[in-house]
Amino acid sequence: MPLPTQVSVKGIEIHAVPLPPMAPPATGAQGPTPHHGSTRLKPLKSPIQEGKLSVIERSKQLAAWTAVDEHVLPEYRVIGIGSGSTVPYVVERIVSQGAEANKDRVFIPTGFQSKELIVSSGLSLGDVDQYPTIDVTLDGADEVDTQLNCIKGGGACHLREKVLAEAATTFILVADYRKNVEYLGTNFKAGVPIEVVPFAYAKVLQNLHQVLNSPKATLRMAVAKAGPVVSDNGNFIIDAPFDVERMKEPYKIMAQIKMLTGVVEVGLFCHMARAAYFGNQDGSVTAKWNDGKIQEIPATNS
Ligand SMILES: O=C[C@H](O)[C@H](O)[C@H](O)COP(=O)(O)O
Repeated sequence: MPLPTQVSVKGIEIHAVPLPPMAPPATGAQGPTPHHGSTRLKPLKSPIQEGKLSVIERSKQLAAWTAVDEHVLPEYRVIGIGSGSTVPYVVERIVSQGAEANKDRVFIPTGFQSKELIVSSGLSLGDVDQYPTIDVTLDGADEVDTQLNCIKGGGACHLREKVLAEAATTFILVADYRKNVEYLGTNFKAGVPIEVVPFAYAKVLQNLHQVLNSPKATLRMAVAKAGPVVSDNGNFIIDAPFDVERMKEPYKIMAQIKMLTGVVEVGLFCHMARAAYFGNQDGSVTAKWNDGKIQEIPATNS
């Protein structure tokens, strides 16, 4: 079935537009060979330069589009789609690769939001139990440190997100400039999201307070519903802040939390991402790689 050329996802108009080949990316990039085929897209200036998006939204879009251009290669067939407000731009750019590029692909969601996004974009939906090996997963993050460790789960999706990150041959993060930090917890103060089975939440909270020294750990409460946030898996979410010194060793904290009985998954992703793309306020994109290389991709006016 041909893909629609224009759809609306979460209020964002998505257009499939054939465009001329894009200029080669800045040097120093690693990873898969970038896609320079006929479906390669020119960076669109329309929504950004026409002032339709705020600076933050523009930054998210830039990060997402650049990451898709670099990592969603024509030969890829199984693609993981993450959660959050940056991911619609990932899907937007994938759709823009055209119906031919997407006709034999299957897209694996990390939760309800990305499932809806995939379906409403006319893309084929699969699940990780059918496709336990994924070519590339692209996902947002709440914060990313210099080692590409990140906090995820601000939207309570981190359990499925971690499964899809592990299943992926290449795991890529996309975010705006506010998420690009030296140490986790710099700007994202809510704490480490922790998914717990409901009947164990009080004991996990007590252990976080008394054993792991996170006295402000709290059960996440819903906004438009009485009671706690319930994840797509039927579990509760605890947010546990830790001081900056302890956040300098995220793997250690992650392991300690995960050992608490009743914890299903921890929203700290350590040593998982191959690269993280950050859209900047000036229209440039910073790409950080897991070998420590940093690539500055200038803004384009073309
Ligand atoms: O649970 C939610 C996910 O981990 C999101 O990817 C994360 O919260 C970042 O979302 P956003 O791109 O909206 O900041």
